[in-house]
Amino acid sequence: MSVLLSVRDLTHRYGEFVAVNNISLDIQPGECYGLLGPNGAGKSTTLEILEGLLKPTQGEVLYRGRAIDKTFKQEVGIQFQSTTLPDYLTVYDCLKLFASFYQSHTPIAHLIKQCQLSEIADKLHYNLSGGQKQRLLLALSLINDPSLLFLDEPTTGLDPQARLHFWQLVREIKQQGKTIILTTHYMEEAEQLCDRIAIMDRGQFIAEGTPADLLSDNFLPQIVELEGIYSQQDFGALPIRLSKCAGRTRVECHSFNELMTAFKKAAPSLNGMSVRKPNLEDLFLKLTGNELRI
Ligand SMILES: Nc1ncnc2c1ncn2[C@@H]1O[C@H](COP(=O)(O)OP(=O)(O)OP(=O)(O)O)[C@@H](O)[C@H]1O
Repeated sequence: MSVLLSVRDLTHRYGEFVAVNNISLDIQPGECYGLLGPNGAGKSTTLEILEGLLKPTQGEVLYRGRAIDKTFKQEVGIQFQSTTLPDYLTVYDCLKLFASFYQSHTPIAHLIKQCQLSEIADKLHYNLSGGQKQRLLLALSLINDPSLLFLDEPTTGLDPQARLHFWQLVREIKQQGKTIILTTHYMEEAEQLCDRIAIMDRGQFIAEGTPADLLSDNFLPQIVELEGIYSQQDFGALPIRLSKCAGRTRVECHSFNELMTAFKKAAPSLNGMSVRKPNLEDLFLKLTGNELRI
C-alpha cells in the first residue's frame, strides 16, 4: 500500500525556539493516526505544517509522493477548533457558503444527514451548543469529500454523550475509507479511534505505534492497585513491577491470580483494590511524567 502522507526530518523554529525537532512519519491510506502530547509539545505546529498552512523551517511533506501544492487543498479537509463566520448565517447557509469554495462538493443534504444537523439546519450557527458546533465544523471539513481529514482536538469541551456521538461519526467517516489525522488530549479518544498514535514531547516523537503494541511494550498485562504499601519481597520472586504513591501500591503483573497466590502476607484488603488493563493514559504519564507543563 503506498503512503498517503510522508513527512521527513521536519523541524520548525519560532525564532530560536525549536517547537518541532526533526520528526518523520508516514500516514497510510485509510488509517486514523493520533498525535498526542502534553501542552506545548508541538502537536498544533506539526498539524499546521501537515495541513499546508505553515511552512516548516526544515524538512519535507509529501502527499501521494508529491510536494504539497494547490491540488492538496482540494483533497484535504480540516476541522478547526473554531471558524469565524458571519453571525447571520444559519447552519445550512454555512454549508452552502463552504460548498461554493469548491468546484464539486458533497451534497449538502447528505452532510446534514451524516452529521445529524437536520434539526438545527435553520438555526443561526452562533446559537449552537458545543456538540452541535463540533458537528457543524465536521460537516464543513467534509464539504469537498476529502481523502484526508485533519481533526484538531475535535471533542474538547464536549459532554460525555456528545463525545460518544462524535466518536461514532468519526468511525463512520473512517469506514468510508477516509484517512484521518487527529490531535487529542483525551487518551480514551485515541484508544477508541486511532489505529496508530505518536506521542510527542518537547518537539520530538517519544513513542509511535499501534496502541496495543505500545501498551504491551511498556507494561505487563495487568495493573493491580492495592491499599497499603508493599514491596517486591511480599510477592516472592514473581516477575512484577511495583510503584508506590500516597499510601497505595501499584503492581504490574502477568496475572491477578498469580499475584494473589504469590502474596506472602495476609491477603490484602479488597477495599480499594482495583484490577485493570493498562491504558493509554498510563502510557502517556509513564512516558511524559507527572510534571505540570507550563
Ligand atoms: N507563533 C508562535 N510563536 C512563538 N512560539 C510559538 C508559536 N506557536 C507556538 N509556539 C510555541 O511552540 C511550542 C509548541 O506549541 P504547539 O501549539 O505546537 O503545542 P501543542 O502541543 O499543540 O500544545 P497544546 O496541547 O497546548 O495545544 C509551545 O512552547 C508554544 O509556546
